[in-house]
Amino acid sequence: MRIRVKKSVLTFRNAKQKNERLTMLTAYDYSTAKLIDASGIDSVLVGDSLGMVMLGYEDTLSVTMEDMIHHTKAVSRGVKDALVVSDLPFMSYQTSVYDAVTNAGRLIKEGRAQAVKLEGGIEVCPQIKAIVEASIPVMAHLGLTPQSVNAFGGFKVQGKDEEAARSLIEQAKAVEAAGAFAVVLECIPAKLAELITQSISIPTIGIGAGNGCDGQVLVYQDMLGLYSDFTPKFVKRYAEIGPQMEKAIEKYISEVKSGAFPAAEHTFALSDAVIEKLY
Ligand SMILES: Nc1nc(=O)c2c([nH]1)NC[C@@H]1CN(c3ccc(C(=O)N[C@@H](CCC(=O)O)C(=O)O)cc3)CN21
Ligand SMILES: CC(C)C(=O)C(=O)O
Ligand SMILES: [Mg+2]
Repeated sequence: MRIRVKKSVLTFRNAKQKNERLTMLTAYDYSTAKLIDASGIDSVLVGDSLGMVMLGYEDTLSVTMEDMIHHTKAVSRGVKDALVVSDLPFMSYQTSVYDAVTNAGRLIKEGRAQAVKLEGGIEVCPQIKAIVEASIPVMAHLGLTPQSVNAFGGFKVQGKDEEAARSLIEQAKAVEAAGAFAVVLECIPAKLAELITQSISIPTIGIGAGNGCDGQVLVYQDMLGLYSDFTPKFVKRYAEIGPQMEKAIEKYISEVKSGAFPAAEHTFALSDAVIEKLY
Protein backbone atom coordinates (compact mmCIF):
# COMPACT_ATOMS: atom_id res chain seq x y z
CA MET A 1 0.00 0.00 0.00
CA ARG A 2 1.17 3.50 -0.83
CA ILE A 3 2.04 5.66 2.18
CA ARG A 4 -0.14 8.76 1.96
CA VAL A 5 1.16 12.08 3.23
CA LYS A 6 -0.52 15.49 2.99
CA LYS A 7 1.47 17.67 0.60
CA SER A 8 2.07 21.36 1.15
CA VAL A 9 4.34 24.17 0.02
CA LEU A 10 6.96 22.51 2.25
CA THR A 11 6.85 19.48 -0.06
CA PHE A 12 7.84 21.80 -2.89
CA ARG A 13 10.62 23.50 -0.89
CA ASN A 14 12.05 20.18 0.35
CA ALA A 15 11.90 18.55 -3.08
CA LYS A 16 14.24 21.11 -4.63
CA GLN A 17 16.68 20.78 -1.71
CA LYS A 18 16.67 16.99 -1.98
CA ASN A 19 16.77 17.08 -5.78
CA GLU A 20 13.54 15.05 -5.97
CA ARG A 21 11.22 15.71 -8.91
CA LEU A 22 7.74 17.06 -8.34
CA THR A 23 4.65 15.76 -10.15
CA MET A 24 1.59 17.78 -11.05
CA LEU A 25 -1.48 17.15 -13.21
CA THR A 26 -4.56 19.22 -13.86
CA ALA A 27 -8.02 18.15 -12.66
CA TYR A 28 -11.35 19.91 -12.97
CA ASP A 29 -13.88 17.61 -11.31
CA TYR A 30 -14.37 15.48 -8.19
CA SER A 31 -14.05 11.98 -9.68
CA THR A 32 -10.91 12.68 -11.70
CA ALA A 33 -9.28 14.60 -8.85
CA LYS A 34 -9.93 11.67 -6.51
CA LEU A 35 -8.36 9.22 -8.95
CA ILE A 36 -5.30 11.42 -9.59
CA ASP A 37 -4.83 12.07 -5.87
CA ALA A 38 -5.02 8.36 -5.07
CA SER A 39 -2.27 7.74 -7.64
CA GLY A 40 0.15 9.66 -5.42
CA ILE A 41 0.57 12.95 -7.30
CA ASP A 42 2.26 15.82 -5.41
CA SER A 43 -0.04 18.54 -6.67
CA VAL A 44 -3.30 18.98 -8.56
CA LEU A 45 -3.79 22.11 -10.65
CA VAL A 46 -7.26 23.42 -11.36
CA GLY A 47 -6.04 25.13 -14.51
CA ASP A 48 -7.86 27.81 -16.44
CA SER A 49 -7.21 25.38 -19.32
CA LEU A 50 -10.61 24.10 -18.16
CA GLY A 51 -12.00 26.75 -20.51
CA MET A 52 -10.60 24.75 -23.40
CA VAL A 53 -10.78 21.10 -22.30
CA MET A 54 -13.98 21.25 -20.22
CA LEU A 55 -15.91 24.16 -21.73
CA GLY A 56 -14.80 24.06 -25.37
CA TYR A 57 -13.47 27.62 -25.76
CA GLU A 58 -10.62 28.26 -28.21
CA ASP A 59 -8.46 29.87 -25.54
CA THR A 60 -8.52 30.57 -21.80
CA LEU A 61 -9.60 34.22 -21.97
CA SER A 62 -13.34 33.75 -21.29
CA VAL A 63 -12.83 31.78 -18.09
CA THR A 64 -14.42 33.56 -15.09
CA MET A 65 -13.83 33.53 -11.34
CA GLU A 66 -17.19 31.71 -11.04
CA ASP A 67 -15.91 28.97 -13.41
CA MET A 68 -12.70 28.62 -11.39
CA ILE A 69 -14.47 28.51 -8.02
CA HIS A 70 -17.04 25.99 -9.29
CA HIS A 71 -14.35 23.56 -10.52
CA THR A 72 -11.96 24.21 -7.62
CA LYS A 73 -14.69 23.27 -5.12
CA ALA A 74 -15.27 19.98 -6.93
CA VAL A 75 -11.55 19.16 -7.11
CA SER A 76 -10.92 20.04 -3.45
CA ARG A 77 -13.66 17.63 -2.39
CA GLY A 78 -11.88 14.83 -4.28
CA VAL A 79 -8.30 15.50 -3.09
CA LYS A 80 -6.95 14.27 0.25
CA ASP A 81 -3.17 14.42 -0.07
CA ALA A 82 -2.10 16.55 -3.03
CA LEU A 83 -1.54 20.30 -2.88
CA VAL A 84 -4.48 21.92 -4.68
CA VAL A 85 -3.43 24.92 -6.78
CA SER A 86 -6.03 27.01 -8.60
CA ASP A 87 -5.45 29.39 -11.54
CA LEU A 88 -6.45 33.02 -11.29
CA PRO A 89 -8.30 33.61 -14.59
CA PHE A 90 -7.70 36.37 -17.14
CA MET A 91 -8.46 39.87 -15.75
CA SER A 92 -8.93 38.67 -12.17
CA TYR A 93 -5.48 39.96 -11.08
CA GLN A 94 -4.01 42.06 -13.94
CA THR A 95 -6.31 44.99 -13.13
CA SER A 96 -5.02 45.78 -9.62
CA VAL A 97 -3.35 44.47 -6.48
CA TYR A 98 -6.73 44.76 -4.74
CA ASP A 99 -8.44 42.54 -7.35
CA ALA A 100 -5.57 40.04 -7.15
CA VAL A 101 -5.79 39.63 -3.37
CA THR A 102 -9.61 39.57 -3.36
CA ASN A 103 -9.82 36.95 -6.10
CA ALA A 104 -6.97 34.84 -4.70
CA GLY A 105 -8.87 34.87 -1.43
CA ARG A 106 -12.04 33.61 -3.15
CA LEU A 107 -10.17 30.62 -4.65
CA ILE A 108 -8.97 29.70 -1.14
CA LYS A 109 -12.07 30.58 0.86
CA GLU A 110 -14.80 29.41 -1.54
CA GLY A 111 -12.84 26.97 -3.73
CA ARG A 112 -10.78 25.50 -0.85
CA ALA A 113 -7.55 25.56 -2.90
CA GLN A 114 -4.31 25.72 -0.92
CA ALA A 115 -2.42 27.95 -3.35
CA VAL A 116 -3.09 30.08 -6.41
CA LYS A 117 -1.26 30.45 -9.71
CA LEU A 118 -1.04 33.54 -11.89
CA GLU A 119 0.70 34.31 -15.18
CA GLY A 120 3.42 36.87 -15.69
CA GLY A 121 6.72 38.23 -14.38
CA ILE A 122 7.90 41.63 -13.20
CA GLU A 123 4.57 43.29 -14.12
CA VAL A 124 2.66 41.11 -11.61
CA CYS A 125 5.23 41.13 -8.78
CA PRO A 126 3.19 43.64 -6.72
CA GLN A 127 0.25 41.22 -6.96
CA ILE A 128 2.40 38.19 -6.00
CA LYS A 129 3.83 40.07 -3.01
CA ALA A 130 0.40 41.22 -1.77
CA ILE A 131 -1.19 37.75 -2.13
CA VAL A 132 1.75 36.14 -0.30
CA GLU A 133 1.43 38.79 2.44
CA ALA A 134 -2.19 37.65 2.83
CA SER A 135 -0.73 34.18 3.64
CA ILE A 136 -1.79 32.66 0.32
CA PRO A 137 1.01 30.74 -1.44
CA VAL A 138 1.54 31.82 -5.06
CA MET A 139 2.83 29.76 -7.97
CA ALA A 140 4.11 31.93 -10.82
CA HIS A 141 3.90 31.04 -14.53
CA LEU A 142 6.35 32.20 -17.23
CA GLY A 143 7.06 31.52 -20.90
CA LEU A 144 4.01 30.68 -23.00
CA THR A 145 1.47 32.26 -20.69
CA PRO A 146 -1.82 31.41 -22.48
CA GLN A 147 -3.65 34.48 -21.15
CA SER A 148 -1.28 36.51 -23.39
CA VAL A 149 -2.24 34.55 -26.53
CA ASN A 150 -3.32 37.70 -28.38
CA ALA A 151 -0.12 39.55 -27.45
CA PHE A 152 1.97 36.56 -28.61
CA GLY A 153 -0.05 36.06 -31.81
CA GLY A 154 -0.77 32.42 -30.96
CA PHE A 155 0.37 29.59 -28.70
CA LYS A 156 4.07 29.95 -29.60
CA VAL A 157 7.28 28.77 -27.95
CA GLN A 158 8.84 31.66 -25.96
CA GLY A 159 12.41 32.66 -25.05
CA LYS A 160 14.06 31.62 -28.29
CA ASP A 161 16.37 34.63 -28.86
CA GLU A 162 19.01 36.01 -26.50
CA GLU A 163 16.98 39.01 -25.39
CA ALA A 164 13.85 36.96 -24.66
CA ALA A 165 15.90 34.30 -22.88
CA ARG A 166 17.69 36.87 -20.68
CA SER A 167 14.36 38.50 -19.90
CA LEU A 168 12.85 35.17 -18.78
CA ILE A 169 15.79 34.55 -16.41
CA GLU A 170 15.23 38.01 -14.88
CA GLN A 171 11.47 37.42 -14.61
CA ALA A 172 12.09 34.12 -12.80
CA LYS A 173 14.38 35.86 -10.29
CA ALA A 174 11.77 38.60 -9.85
CA VAL A 175 8.87 36.24 -9.07
CA GLU A 176 11.09 34.38 -6.61
CA ALA A 177 12.00 37.66 -4.90
CA ALA A 178 8.30 38.63 -4.81
CA GLY A 179 7.65 35.47 -2.79
CA ALA A 180 6.37 32.82 -5.24
CA PHE A 181 6.93 29.29 -3.86
CA ALA A 182 7.31 27.73 -7.35
CA VAL A 183 7.15 28.74 -11.00
CA VAL A 184 5.66 27.02 -14.04
CA LEU A 185 7.83 27.28 -17.17
CA GLU A 186 5.68 26.68 -20.24
CA CYS A 187 6.95 26.07 -23.78
CA ILE A 188 10.49 27.40 -23.58
CA PRO A 189 13.70 25.77 -24.84
CA ALA A 190 14.99 23.01 -22.53
CA LYS A 191 18.43 24.61 -22.07
CA LEU A 192 16.85 27.88 -20.98
CA ALA A 193 14.56 26.09 -18.51
CA GLU A 194 17.61 24.29 -17.11
CA LEU A 195 19.46 27.57 -16.70
CA ILE A 196 16.47 29.19 -14.95
CA THR A 197 16.15 26.13 -12.68
CA GLN A 198 19.79 26.53 -11.63
CA SER A 199 19.42 30.30 -11.17
CA ILE A 200 16.61 30.27 -8.58
CA SER A 201 15.99 28.43 -5.32
CA ILE A 202 12.24 27.80 -5.79
CA PRO A 203 11.20 24.74 -7.83
CA THR A 204 10.46 25.09 -11.55
CA ILE A 205 7.56 23.04 -12.92
CA GLY A 206 7.92 22.46 -16.64
CA ILE A 207 5.38 21.93 -19.41
CA GLY A 208 7.12 21.84 -22.76
CA ALA A 209 10.30 22.98 -20.99
CA GLY A 210 12.39 19.82 -21.05
CA ASN A 211 13.83 17.49 -18.45
CA GLY A 212 15.94 20.00 -16.53
CA CYS A 213 13.06 21.37 -14.46
CA ASP A 214 12.39 20.42 -10.84
CA GLY A 215 8.98 19.01 -11.74
CA GLN A 216 6.50 18.48 -14.56
CA VAL A 217 2.87 19.32 -15.18
CA LEU A 218 0.48 18.20 -17.94
CA VAL A 219 -3.20 18.62 -18.73
CA TYR A 220 -4.65 15.21 -17.79
CA GLN A 221 -6.83 14.92 -20.91
CA ASP A 222 -3.69 15.33 -23.04
CA MET A 223 -1.71 12.53 -21.36
CA LEU A 224 -4.69 10.16 -21.33
CA GLY A 225 -5.80 10.70 -24.94
CA LEU A 226 -9.04 12.43 -23.93
CA TYR A 227 -8.59 15.65 -25.91
CA SER A 228 -8.04 15.78 -29.64
CA ASP A 229 -8.52 19.42 -30.74
CA PHE A 230 -4.71 19.68 -30.79
CA THR A 231 -1.75 17.80 -29.35
CA PRO A 232 1.25 19.98 -28.50
CA LYS A 233 4.71 18.48 -29.13
CA PHE A 234 5.42 18.30 -25.38
CA VAL A 235 2.54 15.91 -24.67
CA LYS A 236 3.22 12.20 -24.14
CA ARG A 237 0.17 9.98 -24.44
CA TYR A 238 0.32 7.52 -21.55
CA ALA A 239 -3.02 5.96 -22.57
CA GLU A 240 -5.67 6.23 -25.26
CA ILE A 241 -8.74 6.53 -23.05
CA GLY A 242 -10.71 8.60 -25.58
CA PRO A 243 -10.82 5.84 -28.23
CA GLN A 244 -11.57 3.28 -25.47
CA MET A 245 -14.54 5.40 -24.35
CA GLU A 246 -15.79 5.65 -27.93
CA LYS A 247 -15.64 1.86 -28.35
CA ALA A 248 -17.50 1.26 -25.09
CA ILE A 249 -20.18 3.80 -25.98
CA GLU A 250 -20.66 2.26 -29.44
CA LYS A 251 -21.12 -1.14 -27.76
CA TYR A 252 -23.69 0.31 -25.36
CA ILE A 253 -25.63 1.82 -28.25
CA SER A 254 -25.66 -1.41 -30.22
CA GLU A 255 -26.65 -3.51 -27.16
CA VAL A 256 -29.54 -1.20 -26.32
CA LYS A 257 -30.70 -1.33 -29.93
CA SER A 258 -30.41 -5.14 -30.08
CA GLY A 259 -32.03 -5.63 -26.66
CA ALA A 260 -28.90 -7.30 -25.18
CA PHE A 261 -28.76 -4.60 -22.48
CA PRO A 262 -30.10 -4.53 -19.80
CA ALA A 263 -29.77 -8.24 -18.97
CA ALA A 264 -31.43 -10.03 -16.04
CA GLU A 265 -28.61 -9.11 -13.63
CA HIS A 266 -29.21 -5.40 -14.25
CA THR A 267 -32.92 -5.75 -13.53
CA PHE A 268 -35.05 -5.53 -10.37
CA ALA A 269 -37.46 -8.43 -9.78
CA LEU A 270 -41.07 -8.40 -8.70
CA SER A 271 -42.23 -11.35 -6.56
CA ASP A 272 -44.47 -13.94 -8.24
CA ALA A 273 -47.21 -13.21 -5.68
CA VAL A 274 -47.37 -9.56 -6.68
CA ILE A 275 -47.11 -10.38 -10.37
CA GLU A 276 -50.10 -12.73 -10.07
CA LYS A 277 -52.22 -9.99 -8.50
CA LEU A 278 -51.31 -7.47 -11.14
CA TYR A 279 -51.99 -9.63 -14.18
N1 LIG B 1 -5.34 20.58 -23.70
C1 LIG B 1 -4.54 21.59 -23.36
N2 LIG B 1 -3.26 21.34 -23.12
C2 LIG B 1 -2.39 22.34 -22.78
O1 LIG B 1 -1.20 22.06 -22.54
C3 LIG B 1 -2.90 23.65 -22.69
C4 LIG B 1 -4.28 23.87 -22.93
N3 LIG B 1 -5.07 22.83 -23.29
N4 LIG B 1 -4.83 25.10 -22.81
C5 LIG B 1 -4.06 26.17 -22.23
C6 LIG B 1 -2.66 26.09 -22.67
C7 LIG B 1 -2.49 26.30 -24.15
N5 LIG B 1 -1.32 25.49 -24.42
C8 LIG B 1 -0.76 25.26 -25.67
C9 LIG B 1 -1.55 25.20 -26.80
C10 LIG B 1 -0.99 24.94 -28.03
C11 LIG B 1 0.38 24.76 -28.14
C12 LIG B 1 0.97 24.50 -29.49
O2 LIG B 1 0.28 24.25 -30.45
N6 LIG B 1 2.30 24.54 -29.60
C13 LIG B 1 3.05 24.20 -30.79
C14 LIG B 1 4.32 25.00 -30.82
C15 LIG B 1 4.23 26.22 -31.70
C16 LIG B 1 5.61 26.79 -31.94
O3 LIG B 1 6.42 26.07 -32.55
O4 LIG B 1 5.89 27.93 -31.54
C17 LIG B 1 3.45 22.71 -30.72
O5 LIG B 1 3.61 22.13 -31.80
O6 LIG B 1 3.59 22.18 -29.62
C18 LIG B 1 1.17 24.82 -27.01
C19 LIG B 1 0.59 25.06 -25.77
C20 LIG B 1 -0.87 24.83 -23.22
N7 LIG B 1 -2.08 24.75 -22.42
C1 LIG C 1 -0.93 23.99 -18.33
C2 LIG C 1 -0.98 24.54 -16.94
C3 LIG C 1 0.36 25.00 -16.47
C4 LIG C 1 -2.02 25.61 -16.79
O1 LIG C 1 -1.77 26.75 -16.50
C5 LIG C 1 -3.42 25.22 -17.02
O2 LIG C 1 -3.72 24.03 -17.13
O3 LIG C 1 -4.26 26.14 -17.08
MG1 LIG D 1 -3.45 28.06 -16.74
